[in-house]
Amino acid sequence: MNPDPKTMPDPSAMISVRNLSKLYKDFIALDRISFDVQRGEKIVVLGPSGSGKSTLIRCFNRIEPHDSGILSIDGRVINAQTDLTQLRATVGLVFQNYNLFPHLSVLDNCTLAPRLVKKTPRADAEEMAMRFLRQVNIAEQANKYPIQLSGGQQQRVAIARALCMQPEVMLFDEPTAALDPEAISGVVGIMNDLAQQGITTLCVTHEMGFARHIADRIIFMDKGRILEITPPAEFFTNPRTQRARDFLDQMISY
Ligand SMILES: Nc1ncnc2c1ncn2[C@@H]1O[C@H](COP(=O)(O)OP(=O)(O)OP(=O)(O)O)[C@@H](O)[C@H]1O
Repeated sequence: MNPDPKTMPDPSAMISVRNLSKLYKDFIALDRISFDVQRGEKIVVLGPSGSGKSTLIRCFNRIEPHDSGILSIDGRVINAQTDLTQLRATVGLVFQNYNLFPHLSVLDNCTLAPRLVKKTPRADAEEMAMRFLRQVNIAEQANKYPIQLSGGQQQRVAIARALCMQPEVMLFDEPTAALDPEAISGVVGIMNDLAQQGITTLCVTHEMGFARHIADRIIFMDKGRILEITPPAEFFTNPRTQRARDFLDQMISY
């Protein structure tokens, strides 16, 4: 008998989620979420404030451990036994508040994890870091400390730092929140490059233009559940649910 695709993860998908639930005490933040993402896909997660978007992507590298259901990345099930160092080398997360180490320079922020986790020699780690810092257009700040940078500059360093671990999956929580339009188009370019390299991206955003631009598919969430998974052309012109229509109306009038 074949395994039930409603309960068993798809081993051929880069990300496969089945009935994933997360509780904060008795509050259900994620309620039996299921979806698959193919290698190199760019998924944007949209939804009202408090709908569970950040919680969902935080489950992927176990910053938030899920309570039930199955989450698998590249065919490997993620659970309490998973080696977190290994997992976080595979799954990069760019936080909304950057989370840079304040006592380290930009360059050292980028080289620390490759040197410690992957044992990359310092010179090789620095060469790679400079390459990614150039890609996000911040290489000239390599010797500065985070406090000396603007929010948008720190955001770009956080992206370069995550790329230095050469992850297979990149998670972004509001990557454009602190960026001007020029820098946003830089992030769009980075995400397109990542997709071409086969890196899978999940991105939470409130920026509708950005979402429309980069998403291969939109996941729309409300109250911890997925209401729609659709290509952006369809989601933005003809959403399937009234909740998504109301959400888009609000975003447009705002
Ligand atoms: N550590 C926590 N403890 C208790 N409740 C939490 C915790 N983190 C999140 N929540 C609750 O879980 C729900 C989902 O939060 P989450 O941050 O995932 O939402 P979100 O969709 O990302 O919201 P926003 O768009 O405002 O960032 C919210 O109601 C939030 O208050």
